Amino acid sequence: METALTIAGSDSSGGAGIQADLKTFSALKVYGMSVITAVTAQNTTGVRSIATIPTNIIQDQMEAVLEDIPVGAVKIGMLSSSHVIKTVVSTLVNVKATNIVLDPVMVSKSGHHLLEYEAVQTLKEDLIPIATIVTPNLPEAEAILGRKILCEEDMKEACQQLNELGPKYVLLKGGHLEGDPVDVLYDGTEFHHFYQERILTKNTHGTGCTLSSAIAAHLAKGNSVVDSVHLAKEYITGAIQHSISIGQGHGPTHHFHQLW
Ligand SMILES: Nc1ncnc2c1ncn2[C@@H]1O[C@H](COP(=O)(O)OP(=O)(O)O)[C@@H](O)[C@H]1O
Ligand SMILES: Cc1ncc(COP(=O)(O)O)c(N)n1
Repeated sequence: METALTIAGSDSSGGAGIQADLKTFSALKVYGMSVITAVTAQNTTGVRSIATIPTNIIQDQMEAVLEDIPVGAVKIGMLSSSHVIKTVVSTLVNVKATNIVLDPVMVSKSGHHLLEYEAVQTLKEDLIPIATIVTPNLPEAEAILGRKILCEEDMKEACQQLNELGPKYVLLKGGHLEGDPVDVLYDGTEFHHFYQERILTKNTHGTGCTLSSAIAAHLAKGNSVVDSVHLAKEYITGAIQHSISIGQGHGPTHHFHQLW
């Protein structure tokens, strides 16, 4: 059985974070496991409060899983602080984890900060270099690089600058630009562009979480990074197309893959 581990925050409304990741793993028939880094009280309209889990408990959760069960891929989402990032990095390096998909979560769709501002430097120096693939959206890439990204040409340059930080692949997501979204994948030499007609919906809560965990699930099944991104794009597109209109704000993506 293929396995994947998510290291991320809990979203009480089930649309993003750990809950989106586990639903994605299940829909793609991969056995899912989780390390919870923070508990958020949130719904489709916003985040009310956040409790970060103590780092010794985060480390214990990681070691409990990694010392016992072979992990095919690791997806990393919300990490809250510099201390949490350092704990996660040292534990992953100790066990020589591979297939690391890093979604550098910073701000929720509803505008709430999920990562301390000062932690961006630690993310850049310690975590991005060990990632197999890092999947920032445009505001996250702008925060990491300290520059504006306004068009597809800027996206290609940003991919090159992010690649210099050390990850094997960069997938820069273009959902936040106007018009049809384009995502750009860069492996240090070649670019792949993923064009997709914009689906007209406000239900985009958890799209980044869903995409990164779908990439992890496909890596766990033994696919190459490029194939995993292709397959994950198919999955997220279906999940947005069939997204669920619940709640007053941004509704969640749909994970009952076999029902689409
Ligand atoms: N309205 C949409 N229609 C089709 N694809 C979308 C839409 N919004 C986002 N996507 C895709 O969903 C993924 C995550 O999107 P994005 O909004 O850029 O990141 P995040 O959720 O991290 O903010 C990307 O592959 C993006 O192209
Ligand atoms: C626990 C947690 N992790 C990640 C996100 C980002 O998802 P989104 O950008 O769709 O708000 C979130 N809202 N909550």
